[in-house]
Amino acid sequence: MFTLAFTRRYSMSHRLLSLYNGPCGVPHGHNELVTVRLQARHPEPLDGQANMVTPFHAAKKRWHAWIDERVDHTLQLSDQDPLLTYFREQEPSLLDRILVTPGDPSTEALAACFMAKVSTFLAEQGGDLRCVEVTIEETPTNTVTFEGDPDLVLPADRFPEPPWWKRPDGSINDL
Ligand SMILES: Nc1nc2c(c(=O)[nH]1)N=C([C@H](O)[C@H](O)COP(=O)(O)OP(=O)(O)OP(=O)(O)O)CN2
Repeated sequence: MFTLAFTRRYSMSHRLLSLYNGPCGVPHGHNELVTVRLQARHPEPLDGQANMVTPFHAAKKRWHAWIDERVDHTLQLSDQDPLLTYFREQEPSLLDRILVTPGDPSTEALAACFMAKVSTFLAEQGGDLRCVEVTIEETPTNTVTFEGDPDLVLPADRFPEPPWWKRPDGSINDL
């Protein structure tokens, strides 16, 4: 079984309300790396010609476009963060650049949302590939890996169905 792994870098900022009295309670930024690991849904032997699961470009193009165009340089907030009220009332033009997670935008929540999102893209591309693991390096010393079903770990009851992470589009929130 082959695994194709693709890594992309993006800048982001967030704050964690659960750590309000510490340094993570104020908005701060990271340059993060996300790696998705993809496998063929129906693995086959190499064909003796191209010898590829699928060309790299075809496998990663849509995902990397979303990371580059929609995730890079976002502010990431909990759906319960009062800063959302500020942006709604004072700077609505920036709402499109705010990625909203159900609860704090921890690296765990982001990894599960990313797993769901990349899976929607792969399904739309025909479903020949599936994502088996998402890894986010938040800092050089902190990394989170997610594998499995994001539905089982993401509390989506405060979001419309389907929430942004389950739609194969550019969305990063449901504001
Ligand atoms: N389980 C989690 N814990 C924490 C998360 C998280 O996403 N999941 N995030 C943070 C903050 O974002 C913080 O900015 C990063 O963590 P921290 O350990 O403070 O990072 P450092 O670079 O300071 O790490 P050191 O190697 O200890 O210097 C906090 N917790």
